[in-house]
Amino acid sequence: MRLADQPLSTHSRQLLTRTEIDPLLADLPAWQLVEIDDVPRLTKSYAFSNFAEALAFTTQVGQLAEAENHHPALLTEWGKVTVSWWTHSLGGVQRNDLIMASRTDRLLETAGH
Ligand SMILES: C[C@H](O)[C@H](O)[C@H]1CNC2=NC(N)=NC(=O)C2=N1
Repeated sequence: MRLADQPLSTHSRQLLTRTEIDPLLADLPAWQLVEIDDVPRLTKSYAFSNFAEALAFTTQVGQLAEAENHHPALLTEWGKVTVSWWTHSLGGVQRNDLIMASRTDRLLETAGH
């Protein structure tokens, strides 16, 4: 089953290692595992035609986050949104972050991108 279709887990919240994450990134095109201030995060930049479209996508991702009470870092620029998922309370990436990354991709598929 695709990551996006899986429910977030409220239990079994454990950090994944790079070795565990790497194969799962096959389902997440252009998502990268990056480390900032010693905290691993999943990051991807999306391209848009202008600022308004970038801002609209930012809001959609924000609504997804509020619905699941799991929140990304969002950087909105002209024609570009950078989304980063990780779990603050654990200090790294768990399966839920991969699911949210996949759902972020799916927002644009349904919009016809
Ligand atoms: C109380 C509430 O569950 C926490 O503050 C949530 C909110 N959203 C969150 N989002 C993310 N990405 N990581 C968290 O640890 C987190 N914690």
